[in-house]
This record gives sequence, structure tokens and C-alpha cells, in this order.
Amino acid sequence: MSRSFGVDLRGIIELLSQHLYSSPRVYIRELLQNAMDAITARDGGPAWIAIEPAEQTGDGTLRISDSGVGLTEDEVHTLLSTLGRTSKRDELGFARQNFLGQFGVGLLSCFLVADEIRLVSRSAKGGPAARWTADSSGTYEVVADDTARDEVGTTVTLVPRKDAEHWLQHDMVLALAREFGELLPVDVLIGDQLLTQPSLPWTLGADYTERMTEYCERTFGFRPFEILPLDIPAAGLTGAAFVMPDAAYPGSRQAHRIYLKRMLVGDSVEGLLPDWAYFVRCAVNSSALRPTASRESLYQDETLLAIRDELGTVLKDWLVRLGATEPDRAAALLAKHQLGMKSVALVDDELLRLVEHWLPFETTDGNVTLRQFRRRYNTILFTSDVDEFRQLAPVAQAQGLGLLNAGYAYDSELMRRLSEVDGPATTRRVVPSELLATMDRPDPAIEAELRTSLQLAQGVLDRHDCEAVPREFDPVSLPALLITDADRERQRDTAEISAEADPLWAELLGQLAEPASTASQQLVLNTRNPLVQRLSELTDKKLAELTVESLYVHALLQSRRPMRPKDTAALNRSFLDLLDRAVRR
Ligand SMILES: Nc1ncnc2c1ncn2[C@@H]1O[C@H](COP(=O)(O)OP(=O)(O)OP(=O)(O)O)[C@@H](O)[C@H]1O
Repeated sequence: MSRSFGVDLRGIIELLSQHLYSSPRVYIRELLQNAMDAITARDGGPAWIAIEPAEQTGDGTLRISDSGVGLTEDEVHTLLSTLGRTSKRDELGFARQNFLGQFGVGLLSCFLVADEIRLVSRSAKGGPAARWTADSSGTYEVVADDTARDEVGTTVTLVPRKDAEHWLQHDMVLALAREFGELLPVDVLIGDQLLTQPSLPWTLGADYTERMTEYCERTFGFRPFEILPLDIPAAGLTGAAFVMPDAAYPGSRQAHRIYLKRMLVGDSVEGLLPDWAYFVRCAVNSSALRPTASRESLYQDETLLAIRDELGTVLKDWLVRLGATEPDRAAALLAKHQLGMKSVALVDDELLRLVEHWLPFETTDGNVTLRQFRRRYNTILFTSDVDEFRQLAPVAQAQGLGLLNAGYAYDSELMRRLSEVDGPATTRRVVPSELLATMDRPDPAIEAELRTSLQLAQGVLDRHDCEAVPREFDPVSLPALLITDADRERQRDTAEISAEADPLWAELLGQLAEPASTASQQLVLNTRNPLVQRLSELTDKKLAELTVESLYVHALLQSRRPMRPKDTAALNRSFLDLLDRAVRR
């Protein structure tokens, strides 16, 4: 036998009224929305909503009246007695286009501030006026009372909950009603004060820029770098996009001010723009987007996706146009919003060109754009690590080799993307050892002499898994350069771990690592450097060891790589030994 679920009414009312909405402030929005929908349903005739806060009613209650279509006694029974029942869906259950409401629960939000809701209505369809009274425990009463109201329309009265009286007072009600309803296309009044304004703030016309600058400052708290009018007729969307003047974090929350059918959803609504456009804020009104049941965010449907794409295109087109017509402004903007721009350039070739043209990169030729660098060197040789760049740049520069620092976020991916788009020879990651190829070999006699002293220090080199390579290079002041192959380094670390690990791990790790055939580091000794020249004259094994270890540690420090305990020990040892020798003399 099938049975129906039982429902604890009090629990459901509490759930919907207390937990669906994030704050009691939304009660005004739901009342305005119902009044607005009733006026829409009346289709012609007077169109006003009047709010009387507690000071005006004189008995602590709040009254809101509308000139809408009203409800018959029967409708009051069916629509207001069943949670989730609404007049705003068609027979198939689809939300009707013109209405703001659709779920049949909005009125419950009044229980956030009220113990009792009273509704008096006269329907445009005729019949006597009806009274409905409900309390928060879930009981209600309906009576036909033809004297209750003369005109067609509805009045809702809220009797405040204890401690919620302030929500019904004038200043609060004024602020809330203005915030949610100031763009509604009907007259909303509090006493004699008209709250609504006839046109949307972003309507084009006289003083557009000043108006919108002021609007942006008031709404989002910044003076916009640029204001872009938005108009997507297919989505019934109009509004404005404001480009932020200063950098924001790519992960920062998007906060857009969104109106649906001219009723505010919120001013920190997310998801309207693609993620990359994190430096743009929008204020829009749309008739096609849908709210979630709490009406505090947007429902993620295909319409939202289509609008997001479309708005993304509008912004991109503007960026490309700016690059072509106002290069200096484009460069200034790009410099501020580098990260977002770079991230989108990875998936968008037009933006890739913009980034290539305008964004400065750190190189051995100073700060230059990718375009300038390409013109000079054809192939962009880059490091994908900032420290590696710092280490290699002076040597590369001295060899006349152009090197670009692609060590910051998205840079290496951008290099890869450029090669995909313009051909494999466009960019290439420098292999540190290829710098060796640009260096001259020293005179064989000098090399032989140096190698003899190096043999004395072979133990030190072995200890650091390091091979000494004599070369002639600039700058002369640099005695040694440590070149590390990252892959080999990883293998070496793995080997070290496996030596200490238990047999099972050692076997597993061993499978990951390829056998390390040669040393993982190369200490390139500069035979032009006076210290290295003196090293080749040494015959004292201890001194040769001390010198080589000092040169190694110095080169390691120069490379700014993290020091391992072994390296720190070497640093201490060589420093103290040198000190000892100096003091002894
Ligand atoms: N001021 C009013 N004038 C006429 N009918 C009203 C009024 N207020 C409420 N109603 C009727 O009561 C029904 C329920 O209202 P309620 O606010 O709970 O839900 P809704 O507006 O239909 O949907 P939502 O939960 O999305 O707001 C409405 O569908 C409407 O038919």
C-alpha cells in the first residue's frame, strides 16, 4: 500500500523562512515582488505599491498595498493554503515569463519578521473581498468579507515578532525597499515619498560617463578605468561593465550587481562573467536569467552560460580594440591585470597577440615585450624558473645570448602556446647545459694544468655529485657557474631517499628512477677568473679541496637554490677552514 509523506508544518515553515534566506531583510523584497506580479497579472489599470511602515500604521504593524489583480476567496484557499503552490507557473509547471515569483514560498519569508500575516484582497475577476490570516505555527483562516476592501488589489499586514519590530520601522523599510525595488517599473511609495526611478541607471544619453562613473563609485567603490555599455537583446539584458583600475586577485570573488526583471537579486552575485574577467564588475538587468529559490544567486542554466560567453566576447573585443587604438592605455591596463590577461591569452589567440605586443617581460635586454624580443632573437630562449634566470642571465648576457624569464605564473605555458601558434622554433626552454656550448674551451695547456689540481679535489667533487668543467667565459668576475639538470637532480634525490628507505620503498623508487650515469651537476670553472687561475697552480691537496669546495658552495649560493643539510655543512666547513688558514698566517 502506498502512503503519502507526513509533513510537520511548523518544521517546514521554519526551514523555508529561517534557512532559505540569508537575512530577514528579504521579506520586503518578497512582498514587493508579489505586489509587482499582481500588477503585471492585472495587465493595465493603475500600477502602484504603497508601503506604510510601523510609524505610519501607528500599531507597530507594516502594511503594503498594491493595485494588482487581487485574489478571489477560492484563490486565497488554493494559493495561500498550500506551500509551494503558485499562480506564476503554467499548466506544465514552467515559470511564466513575466513574473518575478515562481516557487510559491516567498510569502513565508515574512515569518522571519512577523508572527502573523494578514492579507485582504479584492479580485479583478469580481466576487466579494476576502480576508486571510496566518500565523507562524502553520494555521490560517479565510473569510469572505465584502466590507474589507473596496478597490481591486491586495493589502498585506505584518504583525511583528518579538525583537523584530525594527525591521518594520520607517528608515529600515525605506532603505530595503529602495535597495530591492528602486528600478521597478511601477510607482513604489512610502508615505508621499516615491522610491522608484523611471529609467535604468545605465540608459545611454546625456552625461553617460559622469553618471556611470558616479554609479560605479557608489556601487562598487572604485573609479572605473573604463565603462562599457552592455546590451544583449536576445537575453533581454542591459547594463554596464566597469573595468577595475587596480589589480585584483584572479581568485577574488566576482561581485556583480544583478537585477532580474528590474528587481535586485544582489550586489555580490557571482558567475556572470568568465573567470578570467575577474577585474571587471557589472551592473545588469535581465529578463531571461533565473534566480535560485532564495533569489540570492543565479541559477546555473544554459541561458547563464550563453550570456557569460557573450559578455566575455564583448570584453575581449574591447581589449583588442583598445590595443589597436590606444596602445598606451592598453599597456597600462595589461600591466595591472597581467595574471588574468595571461591566463586568458592561453586559450584565446587574440589576447595572446595583445599580451605579445604590450606586456613587458624580464630579459637579458631589460624589460621588453615578447614582440620586441622576438624581433631581436627570432627564437625566444627562456627559463621557466626565476632563480634559474637569475643565475644564467649574467652569463648568457656576456655570451650575447638573449634569455627571457618565463618563471612567473602562466609564462611557460604562454611560451608553449606561442610555439603552437607560430611554429616550434618560436620559443625554446633553455637547457642550462646548452650555455656550455656557447663557451669557449680554454687553451689545452691551461686546461691540463687545471685538471691536475682538480684531481687533487676529486673527493670533494664526488661528494657533491659534481663534475668540474673548465671553460672560458664572461663575466671574468664570476669564478664558477653551477649547472644543474633538474631531471637528473630528481633522480639523485630519489636515489638518496631509496638508500635510506626500507627495501620495499627502495625497490619502488628504484623503478621510478633511471640509472644516474653521470654527475647531476656541472661546476663550470671560468679559466679567465684569477682565482680559478690560481687554483690550477695549487699542489697542496688540502688547499685544492678547500678551494674547490668553496667555489662549489659559492656557485650554489649564486644559483639561489635551496640548501640541503649536506650543502650547509659544506658551507660551514669551507668557511671555517678558510678562516682558520687566514688566522694562522
Ligand atoms: N499581493 C498579492 N496579490 C495577488 N496575489 C498574491 C499576492 N501575494 C501573493 N499572492 C498569491 O500567492 C501566491 C503565493 O505567493 P508566494 O510569495 O508564497 O509565492 P510566489 O510569489 O508564487 O513564488 P516565489 O516563492 O518565487 O516568490 C502567489 O503565487 C500569488 O498567486
